[in-house]
Amino acid sequence: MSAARPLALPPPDEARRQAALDAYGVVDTVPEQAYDDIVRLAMTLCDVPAAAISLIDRDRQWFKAQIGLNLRETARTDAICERAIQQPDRPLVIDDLAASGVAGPEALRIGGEPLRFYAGMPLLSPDGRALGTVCVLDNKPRTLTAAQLEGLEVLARQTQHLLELRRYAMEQRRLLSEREAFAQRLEDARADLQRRNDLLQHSATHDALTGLLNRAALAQLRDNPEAMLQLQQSPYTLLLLDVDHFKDVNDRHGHLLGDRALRAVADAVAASIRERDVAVRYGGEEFLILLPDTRLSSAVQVAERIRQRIAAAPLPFALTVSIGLAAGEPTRDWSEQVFDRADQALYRAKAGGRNRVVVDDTPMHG
Ligand SMILES: Nc1nc2c(ncn2[C@@H]2O[C@H](COP(=O)(O)OP(=O)(O)OP(=O)(O)O)[C@@H](O)[C@H]2O)c(=O)[nH]1
Repeated sequence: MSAARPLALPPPDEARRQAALDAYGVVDTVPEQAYDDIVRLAMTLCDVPAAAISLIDRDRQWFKAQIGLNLRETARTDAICERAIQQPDRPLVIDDLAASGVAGPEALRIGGEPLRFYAGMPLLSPDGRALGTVCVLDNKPRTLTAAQLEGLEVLARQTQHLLELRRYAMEQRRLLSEREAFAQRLEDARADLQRRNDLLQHSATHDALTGLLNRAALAQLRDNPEAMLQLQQSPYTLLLLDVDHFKDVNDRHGHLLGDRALRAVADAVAASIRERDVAVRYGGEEFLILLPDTRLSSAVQVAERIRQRIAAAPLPFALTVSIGLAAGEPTRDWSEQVFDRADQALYRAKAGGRNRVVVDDTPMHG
């Protein structure tokens, strides 16, 4: 008996047969009760000491389930099941291997003895590709009855159902994960769009140089009655800040340092106000700061803090600002009147020598 002698040539169209087997993803999986049960039934039905579900995988036969055998797999060249799958439409039955001159795998033993009897019922994919067999084996010659052969055929069909169920479950899992991946991509795209939208919204309402709100944001705020009501619920103060001699800064030190000076002003403002205060770069070197729920006395302290912070800013030249303040009352419209009064105070700060905070002192009526 030569173990290396092929029992039969691989079936024609082997690549498709192998692909059909691969589609089940069953080779090299762990033992499963359902397949073990089929093998046990085959053994009982045929009254033999060994049975297996054998799958022909590339250059080997691998047992998905087996009882009574000493191996989990054999070389394909040794597999009698290889011969069985050459005739997929009927079982291969060899009552006595010794008498028929067919050699089984040499290392395969049943109860310590070599194989003598073999009956294998081919397992087929739905398109007729032979995947392997449900087979029964013995170390003695024997003959199966027609009923036993019929039973073996039923068990092969049940095994095919199990394999189909497995493939269906795999397909469902694949579809599910595809759906999840698609949903994830959709969510990513939505989040990306939201991010871009936020960015767009941010750049539309913020000054690129200083990061403070811009004039468009101020216009949006003034057009939003709810937000305005919120800001004007209690006494508030409006500050107008203008950098002193900024034209000179630009002329002497250049625009780049001029920009740096504007950023230093914005930083000083941002560092001096609360979260709910509103700071706007109103013009080139003009800033508007609205302090809700803040009376003049406290607002003056804020303005002083800003002025001093700017004077102490780490710049290669001295930078000062002038600030005008005006108080707003909840009952009155802030926009024009308060703005004008803050502007007049700012004018007086400039006229008074700059680098100072001036409070509007016009009487509040009319
Ligand atoms: N570097 C820089 N300069 C700006 C920017 N926006 C406006 N400016 C400059 O700011 C200067 C403002 O000058 P003016 O309005 O004459 O006022 P000023 O020189 O600050 O004088 P006073 O306000 O009277 O103290 C102009 O030279 C503008 O070119 C900016 O974004 N960057």
